[in-house]
Parts: sequence; structure tokens; C-alpha cells
Amino acid sequence: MSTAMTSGGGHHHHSVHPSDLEVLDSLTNVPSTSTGHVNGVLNERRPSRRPLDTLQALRRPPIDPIVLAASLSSGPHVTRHHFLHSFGPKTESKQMTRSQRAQKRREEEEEEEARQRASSSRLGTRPRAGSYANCDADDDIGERARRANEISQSILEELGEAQTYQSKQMPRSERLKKEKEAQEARERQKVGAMNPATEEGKAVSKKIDKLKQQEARPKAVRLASQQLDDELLQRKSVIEAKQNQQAQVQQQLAINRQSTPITETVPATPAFSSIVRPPPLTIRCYARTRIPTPHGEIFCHLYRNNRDQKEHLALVIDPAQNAADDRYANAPGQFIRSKTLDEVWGPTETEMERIVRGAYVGRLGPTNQQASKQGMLTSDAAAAANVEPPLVRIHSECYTGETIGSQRCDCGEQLDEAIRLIHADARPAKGVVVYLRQEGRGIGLLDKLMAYNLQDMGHDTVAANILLGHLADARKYDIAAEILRDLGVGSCRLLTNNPDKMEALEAEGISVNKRVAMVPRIWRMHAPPRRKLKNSQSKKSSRRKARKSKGLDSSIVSQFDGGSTHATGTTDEDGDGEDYDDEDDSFSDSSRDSYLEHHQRRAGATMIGASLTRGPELEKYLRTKVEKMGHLLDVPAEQVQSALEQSQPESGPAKERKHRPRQRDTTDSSIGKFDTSDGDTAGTDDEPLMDAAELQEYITSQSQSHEEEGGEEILINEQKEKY
Ligand SMILES: Nc1nc2c(ncn2[C@@H]2O[C@H](COP(=O)(O)OP(=O)(O)OP(=O)(O)O)[C@@H](O)[C@H]2O)c(=O)[nH]1
Repeated sequence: MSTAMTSGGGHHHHSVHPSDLEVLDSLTNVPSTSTGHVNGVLNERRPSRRPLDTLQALRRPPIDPIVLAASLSSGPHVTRHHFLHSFGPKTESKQMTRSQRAQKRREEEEEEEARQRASSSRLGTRPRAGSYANCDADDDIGERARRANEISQSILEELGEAQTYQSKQMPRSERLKKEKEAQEARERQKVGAMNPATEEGKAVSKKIDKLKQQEARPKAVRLASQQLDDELLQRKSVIEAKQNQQAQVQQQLAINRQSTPITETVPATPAFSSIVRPPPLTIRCYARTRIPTPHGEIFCHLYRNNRDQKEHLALVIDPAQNAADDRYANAPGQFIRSKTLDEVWGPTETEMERIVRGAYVGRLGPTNQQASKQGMLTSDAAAAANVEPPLVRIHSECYTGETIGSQRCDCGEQLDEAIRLIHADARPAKGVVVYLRQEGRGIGLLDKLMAYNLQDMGHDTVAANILLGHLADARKYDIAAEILRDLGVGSCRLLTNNPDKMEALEAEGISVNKRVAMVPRIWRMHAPPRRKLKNSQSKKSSRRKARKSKGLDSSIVSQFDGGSTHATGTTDEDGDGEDYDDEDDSFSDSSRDSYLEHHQRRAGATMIGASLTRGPELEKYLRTKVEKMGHLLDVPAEQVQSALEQSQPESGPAKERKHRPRQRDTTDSSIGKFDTSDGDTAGTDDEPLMDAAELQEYITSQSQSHEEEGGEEILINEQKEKY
């Protein structure tokens, strides 16, 4: 562009070139007016390219004089229509003139040349054109590096060590090949070990079982797969590192102890010593409160301890403590109460503070707020009371079974059943469910969920645990025992099928006087009665009971009636003595009848979906417990048959449809439907469903025919002679 538009005030209008006008036009959008004259010259090259109306339409809005004035009065003066023109104070360009700039460049070039000449003379040799030396010919660093290299070379020569380096590494192609082979071998081993369908998988499963029997569990883990082995080693090294760290801390502590006078203080939370030598276990009940349940009221106790960070619970069923009057409050020794809760926690603790944490007697209310006294119950007092030891269940947490109604296990059902059985046990009912936060048999929820995936791949619960690097059962019962002691329960009748649990509890100093079995509800449906019904009168009475139980179950009512009565779900109200006529049989009878009663309860009150767990996965789970973990239960013949059928699913002849009892509850259909044998989905609505009375008749007829066939008795308490 020529000087037609220079900055500054001086306007030197030389001849205007047509291209300048074109640029000006494009910058300012001034509509071109057909061909025209510029400085008297006919501008042939500026035809009117666009019609005027289009240009008008494209044109940006005209300059607003107010905006222009504002712009002039404030900032640097560049507007889109006055590009580089200044209407404001004159600004001086700080740029040198062109000639000055040329002069400066020349001077710089001369200086450069002089420098180059000087450096090449210093080197003595001129670098060859095109050689790398050219790159740093005038570079001091390059020069110094070369010289250092020469010096070090000469030193090495003097020492006679100037040898050529020879790599001992394999060629890369070979290394890659070897790595690939090793990786493939590992994969094969892993896949084989994880898939029970393969020969390798079968061998691994077999090995695991065998080793487990030999009690060589950690070793079995190492053999199970290379991958798990690596993981174990890693864990081991972490533990070793911790132990080392701990040893150092112990040493330091020993030194400190020598140098400082000993004061008998026990650290509240020993961080490291718990790995080496755990401090004596201490527990404390921090709170107790009343919870109404479908079976009656319970007192929920929350415990903390110095062993783990979990809050374990004790559900105490002792409704007598809840009486509106203080009849029972004055009879210490009759209650299941926590010693640590009733303790006074310090000289400043107020009565109200004690009551708020649950250390009260009688039924708490707006008018009854009586704090408990320290030492209301001791184990001695309980023993002195000379009553049958309370029913106790040590229950392990199971989120899936108890909260989202998983049908993979019977944990939800067991928790529900334990509370029900304790409520139904004696008059007044008394017992404890110790609820331990040992999810997944102590392996935690995360690993339990992974174990389920291994189970879906064909492993059972025991093998899945082992493949994940755990013991088949990683639970401990020391905290449970301590909680029971705190509650004054030194001996008990234990609700369990698990012999290990009984042994563990005994080892922890709680005497197990009797085992009371937990029979899965679904199995109980098929079980014949333990003894023949006494006479035809009994049959009538059971029908009468079934009719009675069609109404709202009294255990449900008990939570609405103020809770002053305990659950009466299995009370022998008609007085025929059938339920409680014989102490030994009381449980078997009440358990058998409980099947009907639990169907009369509202479904989902304590478990999602149903109060009955069923299905092929549950059957497998139960069978594994019996067959591999030694649980004391007899698998009903029908379950064995169903397992056999499952093992040859499609291949065999079409299954004969068995007659299965079906029932629909009158109040809630969700518990009414069930399938007893093979876990097929429950029958369709068009199939007739039994009502409670029909069902009871069905069970009775089944059991009678079973007895006629000389069938084996399979019911709870069967194995208890063993203990
Ligand atoms: N690792 C693992 N744990 C499971 C599985 N299914 C249930 N559990 C856990 O098992 C615990 C219950 O243990 P069980 O073996 O069912 O019963 P038990 O308490 O030993 O025996 P009983 O006293 O007779 O009931 C709960 O903590 C559940 O979370 C499973 O497939 N794998």
C-alpha cells in the first residue's frame, strides 16, 4: 500500500494507486459507485461488482456520533472506520527510521564476522564446510567437552582400561519372545485354575479340597495359582515391613522407658503393638435403646472395643425389663443387662446423661426416667437365679442377605428366625443375638462380592474364599464372648448349626450347654414331624391353630400395643399342651409350627421381598455348609434329588412335575408363592394356591405317609446329643 494512509497529522497525498482504493474499499465497506474517476483518471478496474441494494444490506450500521465522541474522549483512537487515524493527542512512533534500522543491521553483521574470525584463529583449524564441527565452531562448551574427552581417554589409556564395551543383554527380539512365552504360560495357568470345567481347574479344586482337609490352608493358597502366590508374597512383605517398623518402635519405647520414670498408663489406642502382641481385649457398651420388631421388642446395645474399629451389636430380648411398672427393676439378677452400660462413667456424669445412653430401668417414658444402678447384674447373680441359660445366637453381618434380600444365603432369614425363636422360647422370653460386623465370614463385603463372581464361575463358597487368598472362614468370636460376659451370660443354649462356632465360644470361656439348630425354613416345609401327632385330637388342634393364625399374627400386634407384652406368636393359647408339653421337644414343635406363622407375618418386615429364602443358589450354599464345613444339618432328600437333576439339566428326560404345595397369604401375596424343590419360578396365578389350613393338612399328610414308609427323621435338635 502506498502512503495514501499514513499515520500522523501530515497528509501527503501522492498519486493514488487503484489497488490502494480497492483495499480502502474493502476496509471501509464504502459502496463502490460503478466505475469512477480518481484524481481525474478513469478507473476502469473498479467495476460495480455488487448491486447497491445488496451492499446497503451488507453494510454495518452507520457510526453513531455519540459513540464516536465517547471513543475520542477516552481511549486510544482506533475505530473500525478510522483505522490508524488519530483524532486525539498525537502519538510518536518509537520505531527507528528505515535507514537507521539498516545502519544498525550492518553494524551487527560486521561485529558477527569479527567474532567468527577471532574464534577460528583460536582453534587453529578451520572447520570443514558441512562438518558437525561447524555447529559449535565458536562454542566454548563444545570446545571444553572435546578437551575433557581427550583427557579422560588419555587417562584410560594410561590405566590400560580403554576397552570397548560389550553388552551382555540378549537381543531385543529374543527378549520379547521370551517375555511373550512367559506371559502365555501365566495366562494358561490362571485360566485353567479359575475355570473348574477344565482339567487343570478340576485338579486345582481337588487340590484345594485336599489341602484344606489337611488344614494346610495357607499352603493351599500358594499352590492354587501363581497369581495368588504373588499377591500373598506381596502381603507378606508388607507385614514384614510393618513388623520391622514395629520392632523399631518397641526398641525406642524400651529406651524411653529406661530413661523416664515408669507411670502405669495404658495407651488408649496402641497403634503397632496390636500386630505383635495385642493388648487385652476390652469392650464397652456405649448405648442401649428399645426397638420394636415384628416379633416383639428388643434392646439394641452398641459396643465398641480396642481390637477393631467396628461397632458390634447385642440385641437383647428380655421384654420383662420393659414393664411399665418397676416390678422387675427391683429384681436384679433377673435381667440381661450390660455391666459397662450400667457403670457410672465418671464423677461428673449426670443421671440424665446415663438415661440418654440407655442406663435406665423399666419402660422409658415422659414420666418414667429412672437411671439404673451400677452392677445391677453380675454373672454370679445370673447363675444364682438358677434358670435355664438363655438362648443365644452369634450372628455375622451379611449386607446382601439381610438388607437387599439376597437369595444366595439364608442369613436374613436366620436373623429373623433367631429373634423370633428367642421371643417364642420361654416365659418370660430371654436371650441375646450378638450381631458381629464380620461381613462375609470375616473377609469383608468387597471380597464377598468377588467371591460371588467366582461362585458364578462354578466354585463353591469355600473354594471361592481360598482362591481369593482367605481362609474358608476368617471369623473370630473373642469379642462375642466378651459381649456375652458383659451381659452376664456365662453359659447359653446356642442357636447354630456350626460346630466351629460352638468350639470357638467354649474356647473363649462361654459354656454352651445345648445346641439349638437353625433349620432353613424352606427345608422345614418338607420335614416330617419329630414324633407322631398324639391322636386325632392333635390333627384337629393343628387345624384350629391354622385357622387362628389366619388372623393378624399376635407378634405383629405386640409392636403396636405399647410393647408391654412379649411376643406371643407361638403361645399355646388353646392349652392343648402340644407346643410346650415337653422341654426337649419344645423347640422342634415350635420350629415346625413357625413355618405357618412366618407365612402369616407380613412379608418384608425384616427382609426384602419375602421372609423365606429359597432357590438353587441357596440350596448349593446350604449343601456346601453341610458337606464342606461340617454344619450339623441333614439335607432333605428332595434337595439331594434336585441337586442331581441340576447336574444333568437338559440332557435327561423331561422332568416329571411334582406335586408342590403352594400357598398364598391372605394379607400379602408376595410371601404366598413358593417353589419347594428346584428353584423354578413360582407357579403362575392360574394354579390353585393353598390356604394356611390346607397347607397344614398337606404337611401332616406328607409327614404321616413319610412315617409309614419308615422315613428317616430329620428335624432340629437331632444332632444335639453330640453335644
Ligand atoms: N465369604 C462368603 N461369605 C458368605 C457367603 N454367603 C454368606 N456369607 C457370610 O456368611 C456369614 C454367615 O455365616 P454362615 O456360614 O452362613 O453361618 P454360620 O453363622 O457360620 O452358621 P450358623 O450359626 O449355623 O448360621 C455372614 O457373614 C455372611 O455374610 C459367601 O458366599 N461367601
